[in-house]
Amino acid sequence: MHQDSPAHPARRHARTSPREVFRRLWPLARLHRGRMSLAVAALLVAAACDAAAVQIFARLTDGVLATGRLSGFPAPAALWAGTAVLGAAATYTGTYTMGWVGERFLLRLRDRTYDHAQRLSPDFYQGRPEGDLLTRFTSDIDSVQPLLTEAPVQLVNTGANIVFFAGCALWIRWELALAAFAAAPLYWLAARFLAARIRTVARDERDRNGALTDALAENLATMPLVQLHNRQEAERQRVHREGEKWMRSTLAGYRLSAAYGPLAEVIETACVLGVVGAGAWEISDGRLTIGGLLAFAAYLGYLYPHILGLGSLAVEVSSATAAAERVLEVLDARPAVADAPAARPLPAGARPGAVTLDRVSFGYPGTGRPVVAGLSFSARPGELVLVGGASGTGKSTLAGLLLRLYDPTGGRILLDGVDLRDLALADLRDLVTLVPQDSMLINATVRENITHGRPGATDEEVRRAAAAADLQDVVAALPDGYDTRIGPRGQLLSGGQRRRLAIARALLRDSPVLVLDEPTTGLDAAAAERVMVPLRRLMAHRTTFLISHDPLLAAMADTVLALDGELQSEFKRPLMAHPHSAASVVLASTQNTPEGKDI
Ligand SMILES: Nc1ncnc2c1ncn2[C@@H]1O[C@H](COP(=O)(O)OP(=O)(O)OP(=O)(O)O)[C@@H](O)[C@H]1O
Repeated sequence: MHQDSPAHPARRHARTSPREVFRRLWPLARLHRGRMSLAVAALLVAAACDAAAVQIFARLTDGVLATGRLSGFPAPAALWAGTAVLGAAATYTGTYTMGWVGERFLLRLRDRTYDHAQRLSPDFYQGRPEGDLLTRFTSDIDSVQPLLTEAPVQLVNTGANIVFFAGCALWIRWELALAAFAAAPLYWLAARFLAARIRTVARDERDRNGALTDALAENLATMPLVQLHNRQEAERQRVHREGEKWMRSTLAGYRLSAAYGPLAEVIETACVLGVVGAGAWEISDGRLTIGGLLAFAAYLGYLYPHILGLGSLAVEVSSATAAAERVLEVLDARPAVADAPAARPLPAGARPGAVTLDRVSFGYPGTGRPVVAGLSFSARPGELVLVGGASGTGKSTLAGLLLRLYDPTGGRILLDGVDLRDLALADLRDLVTLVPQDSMLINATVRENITHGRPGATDEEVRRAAAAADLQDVVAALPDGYDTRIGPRGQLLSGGQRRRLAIARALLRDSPVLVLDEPTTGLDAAAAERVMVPLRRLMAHRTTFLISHDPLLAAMADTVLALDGELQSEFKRPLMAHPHSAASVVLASTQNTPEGKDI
C-alpha cells in the first residue's frame, strides 16, 4: 500500500504509432463524418471570408486611401462588413460543430472502453492500481480526442487554407511567394523533431498522472486507517512525491511544446523580413503597388499560422497518441474467460444443480504454481458442501472457478452434465449466485441493493426476500425504509446487517447453485447466529458451496471438501460430536479419484 509508484504494468508498453491509433479508433468517430464535413465546410467559408477581406482591404488602400476618393468607400466597406459577419457565423458553426463531434466521440470511446472493461476477469483488475485505471477512463480518454476529431478536420482545413492563401500569394507575385515558401520545410523539421520527443514525455506524464490519482484514491479510501496509525505525514509526503514526479514530467512536456511556438516565430520573422526587403525592391522597380505588397503580406500573415498550426497539430497528436496507448491497453486486454460461441442450453427437464469437478487444475497466470491440482468431486442437487481449508489453500479460487471468473487450466467443471465453458456466461451467472465475504454493497438504497441481481423484482418480492433474510426490523428502523441510502459499501449498516442484506439479494435471485464465501467471518457469536437463520432459508433446496475455515459449520454439511489435508481431523472432530450427522469428509488432493475419496 505504501510503496512509491510500483513498477506497474502501465510502464511496460509497446509504442503505437499515431496512424495505428487512428486506424483503431476511427470507427468510433466515423459515424459523425457528416458533421465533420460540415465543420470543414464552415471553416473553409470562414477562411474564404478572411481572404476576401484581404482583397477588399487592398482595393480600399489603392482606390480610397492612396487617392483620397471618399466616394469609393461605402461599397467596399459594406462588403467587408458583410464578409466579416458571414466569416463570424461560419467560424462559430465550425467551432461548435467540432466540439459537438469531439464530445460525442469521447462519450462513445468511454462507453466502448468501459463496456470492454466490464468483460475483463478479476485478474486484470488485481494487477492494476485503481487510480491508474480511473485516469485511463477520464483524462486519458479526454486527451485522445484531438487525434480523432480535431486532427482530421484541422488537417483538411489547414491544408485547404495553405493551398488557398499560398495560391493568393502566388497570384499577386509568384517570385516573391516562392521565396517566402522556401522556409516552410523548416517548420516541418522543427515540429517533427519536437513531436517525436513529446510522445515519450507525454506517455510518462500520463503514467505519472495515473500514479498520483492512485495514491490519492487509495489514501482517501483508507483515511481512517491513515489517521488511526498516525500515517498522515508519511502519506502527505507520498502524495507530494507523486505530485512532484507528475509536475516534473508535465514540465518536461512544456519545455518541448513551448519551444515550438518561439522557434516557429523566429522562422516566420526571418521570412517576413525577406519578403519586406524583396517587396521594397519590387515596389521601387514599379512591379508591385503598396496595396499589393500589403495584401501579399496579409496573405502570408494568414498562411504562416496555418503552417505553424500544422506543426502544432503534430505536437498535439503526439500527446494524444501517448494517452491513446493507455486506453488501447485496456481495449486490448482479453477476458480470461470467453463466452461460448454456440452456447448450449441446459438439458430440458433437468433439475439444475448437480455440480461435478472433473480432474480440475488451476494456477493463476504468471505464477507457475497450481492452486488446485487434479481435483475431482461431485455435489448432488440441493447438497450442502462445506469447502474448508487453511488460509491460502484455494477456497476463494474454487469459488472463482465455479462462477467462471476463471477457466480451469486442466479438467472441467460440469453443471448438470454441461461444461461451464459451453454455457452462455449470462445463463451461468443466473444459475450460480455468489454471496461474497465483504457483501459488496453499493452506495444506493436498500431496495436497489436487494434488487441488484434481479432489477425487475416487485415490491412484494423485495419485502419477502427481506423478511426471509431477517431484515424487516432493520428496514423498519431506517428513516426512509427501503428507500434509505446505505452509504458507500453499505457503511451505514452493521456488519451483520450487511451480510443479511446480501442474503436477501441472493434470495431474490433464486438460483439453484450458491457459493457462500465465509458468511459468518468477522461477526460475533450473536450476529453470526442471526445470520445463520436466514442463511439456512437461503440454502434450502439449493446446491451450496459454503466456504469457511470454521470446522463448527461442518455438522450442517452433507459433505466437507477439505482443501487442506491437515485440517481433515479438525473437520472430523465436530462430526464426531454430532453422531447423527450424515456428512462425509472428502480430502481434495492431487489426483484423487473422480468421485472424490471418502475418508
Ligand atoms: N489473483 C491472484 N494471482 C496470483 N495468485 C493468487 C491470486 N489470488 C490468489 N492467489 C494465490 O492463490 C492461493 C489461494 O488463494 P485463495 O484466495 O483462493 O485462498 P483461500 O483459501 O480463499 O484463502 P483465505 O481463507 O485466506 O481467503 C494463495 O496462495 C494466493 O496467494
